[in-house]
Amino acid sequence: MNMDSPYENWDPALTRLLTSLKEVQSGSEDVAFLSELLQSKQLHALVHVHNKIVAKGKDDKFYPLLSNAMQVTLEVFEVLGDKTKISKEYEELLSLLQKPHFQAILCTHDAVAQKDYYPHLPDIPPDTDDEEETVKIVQLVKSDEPLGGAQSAEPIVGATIKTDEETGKIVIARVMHGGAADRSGLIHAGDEVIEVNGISVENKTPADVLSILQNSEGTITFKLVPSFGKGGTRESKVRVRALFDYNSSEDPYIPCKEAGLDFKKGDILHIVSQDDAYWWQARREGDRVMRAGLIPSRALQEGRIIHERQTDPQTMDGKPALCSPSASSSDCAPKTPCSPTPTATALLPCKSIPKVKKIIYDITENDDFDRELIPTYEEVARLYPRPGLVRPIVLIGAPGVGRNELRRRLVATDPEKYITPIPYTSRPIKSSEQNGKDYVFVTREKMEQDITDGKFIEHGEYKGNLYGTAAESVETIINTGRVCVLSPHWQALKMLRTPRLRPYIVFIKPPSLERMVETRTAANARSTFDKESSRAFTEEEFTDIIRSSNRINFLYGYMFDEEVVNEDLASAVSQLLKAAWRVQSEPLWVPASWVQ
Ligand SMILES: Nc1ncnc2c1ncn2[C@@H]1O[C@H](COP(=O)(O)OP(=O)(O)OP(=O)(O)O)[C@@H](O)[C@H]1O
Repeated sequence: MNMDSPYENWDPALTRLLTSLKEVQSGSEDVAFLSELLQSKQLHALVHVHNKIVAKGKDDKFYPLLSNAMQVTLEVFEVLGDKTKISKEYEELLSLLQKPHFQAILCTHDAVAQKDYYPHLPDIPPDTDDEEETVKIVQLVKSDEPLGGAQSAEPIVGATIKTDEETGKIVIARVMHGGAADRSGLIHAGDEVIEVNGISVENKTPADVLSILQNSEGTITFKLVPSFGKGGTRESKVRVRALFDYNSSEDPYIPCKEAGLDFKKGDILHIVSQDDAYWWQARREGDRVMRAGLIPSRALQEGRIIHERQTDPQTMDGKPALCSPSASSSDCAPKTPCSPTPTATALLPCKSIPKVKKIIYDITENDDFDRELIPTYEEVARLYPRPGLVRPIVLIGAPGVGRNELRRRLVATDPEKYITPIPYTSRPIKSSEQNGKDYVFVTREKMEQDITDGKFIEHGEYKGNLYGTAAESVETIINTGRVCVLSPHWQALKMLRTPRLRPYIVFIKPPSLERMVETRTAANARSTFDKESSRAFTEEEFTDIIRSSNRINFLYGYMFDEEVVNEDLASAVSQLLKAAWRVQSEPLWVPASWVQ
């Protein structure tokens, strides 16, 4: 190329394209546009970066070590949260990490690591020449992970195999996202395995193939017949909050136990693939492991819960109705799996295993039971803190557990910042009172009408007078940029948990009965069960607090952002202050609809 060329140091491929475009000389607008684009500095810079990545990535070492840098940042936040008072360096790091630009870089890194950039292209129809079969040879380095008697290829190369029901051939059942097979981008679900390390797998069982894999050292060479149209490795972006506990080792239906991902209620899961109707692939948000694991899909889990409710309506704690174990239910096993389907009827032939836990509530308290809710997964997204976004802090708990005491103490730490709305009442004003100070006084008719119109987030009646908190009072506080602190009755939760208010809900839990008696007696606590006289709690009332606390947690636990045990008042308040700090400074998971 001529040294005087304006394209000096430009990408040769782009330069060639530009030169040939000049030869077209059509004068059309499209060609002019394309020519301008090809000469743009930005495009050339991008191509330059791309070439560098490709050059570096040739040795297969250029892949991300983790795909959750943002999560790591949050962990750093947590560690630093306690230490900002100690050193200026900590404070500086914290402010750096909180910068939106820095967080944007980390988010971009994670998106790239999760391959969240592939365009969706239509499947290319196979060139159907029956005589000719395309074969691909793929070499993977065997992972160092212990095999531990595993019955699957998953711990070795990040894929599972099975015998195809129709053809009887060994096929790749599933490629686990982030595993060695997925990172290679060369092995896909449905690919037919012909040879492993030069050994033909014809007439072999998956177990035979696994033993070949287990006995091989170093690299493993697969000869595969590719399946067409199944090569997409794009990860989904969906994050969900798990509303139930899952233990794959107790699940006889999981197609491959070694590939299962265990989680606890409340864990945030990144659903990387929903390709299979019954078994999704997911990673636990915050885990540094790139390889995804199998979890029951929403449909499968709903089917299990419905089936469980039908067979035992009193057990409604969302525990999976697991069926009797079957050795055939495996990706790795040659027989047909006992496929659970999302419909309850299809699950009927299966026998329920004994339940680990059964919670039966007083029938009289079941009146408000949320029967429609099938607790599987709740789609969530991160809500990033920004100026003007102030989330109310809601203290929820059993009556008598200490919500109001904690609210008062939290507000007292900084009355300029934390505000409780002034309640409304229909009772007559006393001469010593000022309207709008302790209460907003309104007529009973007006208050009844407003309650009917849904203008109150909570209300109740005491001695023939109505009391309540108006939604408008909460919104006014939010609009002034201060933190609204509420301690409503737990039945107000559903009205409060809206995209408009976006509350941060803290569940106030009682300590053990023994510790509750000790702490309350020492503090001369007054029973809230007796409005007529001031007296101590009875032992029965303490038991009642624990019982109703379990029930509230059981019914609404999925809505709680955090739990605080109200044992020692000072440490409970300090936990609340930390929570308040997190709410104003950290991106937190909220229902996805709150972010759109
Ligand atoms: N951790 C604690 N240690 C000792 N006493 C406590 C503690 N928490 C609350 N108390 C006392 O227990 C009593 C009841 O607390 P509080 O009024 O806050 O309960 P509540 O949850 O608001 O109940 P209700 O909704 O029925 O009014 C009060 O006398 C309070 O000072």
